[in-house]
Amino acid sequence: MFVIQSGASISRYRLCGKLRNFFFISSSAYSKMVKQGPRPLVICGPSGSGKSTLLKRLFKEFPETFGFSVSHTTRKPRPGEEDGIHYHFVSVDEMQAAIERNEFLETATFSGNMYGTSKRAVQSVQAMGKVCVLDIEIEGVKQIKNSDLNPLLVFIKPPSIEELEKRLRGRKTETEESLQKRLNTAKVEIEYGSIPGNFHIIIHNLQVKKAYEELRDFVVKELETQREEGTFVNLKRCENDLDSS
Ligand SMILES: Nc1ncnc2c1ncn2[C@@H]1O[C@H](COP(=O)(O)OP(=O)(O)OP(=O)(O)O)[C@@H](O)[C@H]1O
Ligand SMILES: Nc1nc2c(ncn2[C@@H]2O[C@H](COP(=O)(O)O)[C@@H](O)[C@H]2O)c(=O)[nH]1
Repeated sequence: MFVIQSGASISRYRLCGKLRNFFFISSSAYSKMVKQGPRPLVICGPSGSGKSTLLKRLFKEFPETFGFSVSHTTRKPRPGEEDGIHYHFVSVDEMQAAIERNEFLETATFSGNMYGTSKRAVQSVQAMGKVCVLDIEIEGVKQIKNSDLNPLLVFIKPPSIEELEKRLRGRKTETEESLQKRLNTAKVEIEYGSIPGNFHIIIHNLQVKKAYEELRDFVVKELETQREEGTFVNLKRCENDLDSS
């Protein structure tokens, strides 16, 4: 979707390329269209269950389809994480001020840090006509379920708590304290995620390749259905070297 804003004029028109036709539409019509764009994709699962690993593959195979909702967090960046790409890294004061300004669709405290999905994070992906991907924990999922986002809800389930611990330790990103907090929360999350109806699909992440294929097939099928119903979805695949990450 192409977006053109005409500066300060009262009636702002946006040029929108939907179904390869161009229409001039008003802001309110544009908002409606954004709502009618592809459904966002919510990925939830205990810390260490493999959400980022699977999403990395999805973004790699479909480089033009998805856009990541960059959350805010008060946790410190890990080595390799970049501000504005992996998260917006903010202080507690900044986060609280943004909450007071009503900037978030949902917020949660996880393992002693605050996290939140801003309205802007989702809108900026949707304005590009892409499927907005939210990687969030269960308290956030509950809030999103009460919004009008209407997302596809995917739960990533680890084989066991023992295997989760092994994977988290192997990642070498957590202190012992943070690791224990994450493992304690994982039990509650697995319980919630396993209740029928809480998610559209539960993916057991035993082998990455199999889990990825299950995720991809579910998402592609859903997006194809949306496309048949008239929603613009670009499902162009990149065939190169998909197993390498
Ligand atoms: N099926 C799997 N088998 C073995 N190791 C895996 C598997 N899936 C992911 N991992 C590894 O487990 C670790 C945790 O995975 P990942 O970082 O993707 O989890 P996450 O759910 O995104 O965690 P967080 O919520 O903390 O960001 C990583 O080191 C990853 O390489
Ligand atoms: N409710 C929300 N949860 C979020 C958000 N961004 C990330 N998360 C979840 O937090 C945990 C920990 O993430 P980590 O990067 O510190 O390992 C994980 O379950 C994420 O899914 C958010 O905006 N809202």
